[in-house]
Amino acid sequence: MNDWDRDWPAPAKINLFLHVVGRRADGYHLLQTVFRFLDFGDTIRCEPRSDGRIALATPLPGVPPETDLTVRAATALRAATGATAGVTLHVDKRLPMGGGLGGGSSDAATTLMALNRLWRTGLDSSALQRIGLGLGADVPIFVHGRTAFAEGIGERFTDLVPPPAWYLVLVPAVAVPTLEIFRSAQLRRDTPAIADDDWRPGFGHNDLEAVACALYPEVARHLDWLRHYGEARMSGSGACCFVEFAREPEARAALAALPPGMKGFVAAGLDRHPLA
Ligand SMILES: C[C@@](CO)(OP(=O)(O)O)[C@H](O)COP(=O)(O)OP(=O)(O)OC[C@H]1O[C@@H](n2ccc(N)nc2=O)[C@H](O)[C@@H]1O
Ligand SMILES: Nc1ncnc2c1ncn2[C@@H]1O[C@H](COP(=O)(O)OP(=O)(O)O)[C@@H](O)[C@H]1O
Repeated sequence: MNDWDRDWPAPAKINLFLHVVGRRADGYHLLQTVFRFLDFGDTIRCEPRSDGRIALATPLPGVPPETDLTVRAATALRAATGATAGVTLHVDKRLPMGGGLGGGSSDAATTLMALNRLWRTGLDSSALQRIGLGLGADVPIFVHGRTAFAEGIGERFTDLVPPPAWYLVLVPAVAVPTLEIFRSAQLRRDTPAIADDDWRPGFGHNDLEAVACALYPEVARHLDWLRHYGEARMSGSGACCFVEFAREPEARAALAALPPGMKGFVAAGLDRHPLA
């Protein structure tokens, strides 16, 4: 199949733990986290166009097309390389917005990787990661493409391979703006840093969880329900929460027991991005 005809995967990520260990002079928070990809996500199709425009066939509610992270990624790639080709982007959106699953960031990363191949702009992974960081702190991990312990604002990676696992991910019916959580006066910003090789499965907590639960009681309600099955965590700045299972049938049984009014999905943890 021609690369122009294919669907390009943009998987979700979860943060297996997320500690805020400090703050930079510019206000950005210094984090320690483990990013893991899930075999669940959006897909993107790129359609060539001859008029040199970057267009979006699938605008999202409340997001002006020129601010959509896919359009911004295509625009940034052209600016960095001098490419002049046009494209129409089609995004099949399955990931919730403001969900803490990195949906917009993953769409941006996949757009960068897909167009870098389709336009033959020849940038390497670190150049694409630098462009990605300009679009959002979560974009570089998707370009990096391997499960990793991350530091800085989430752009310095040490690869690791956690044991195989399945996740029940709950999607509360609220969108949590990342900025609202990071600017909260209640946020703890002083968790002691660990060494990159000190992480073990199950280690840590999510420092953003308490703030998100206080502002969005639906997040707390979903976490409480998940705690019947194990150590439940929120991903990123929320709203999505997850619990880990060693095997798929247990995860599916828990999903089947979800009460009316709660939504979720089951996904396997991946060690690599499908495009890596
Ligand atoms: C919290 C995390 C954890 O993986 O994920 P999400 O829940 O958003 O998926 C990320 O750090 C989010 O990354 P991303 O969603 O790309 O955030 P950005 O657009 O870069 O930042 C939104 C705003 O949050 C604040 N911000 C973001 C990242 C960071 N390390 N410190 C911050 O203080 C900044 O004020 C910034 O303006
Ligand atoms: N392609 C996109 N997909 C999702 N959100 C987008 C996209 N482009 C821009 N956005 C904006 O980015 C915000 C955060 O999106 P998203 O990455 O899905 O959240 P989170 O990182 O919390 O999971 C959305 O609320 C939306 O306003």
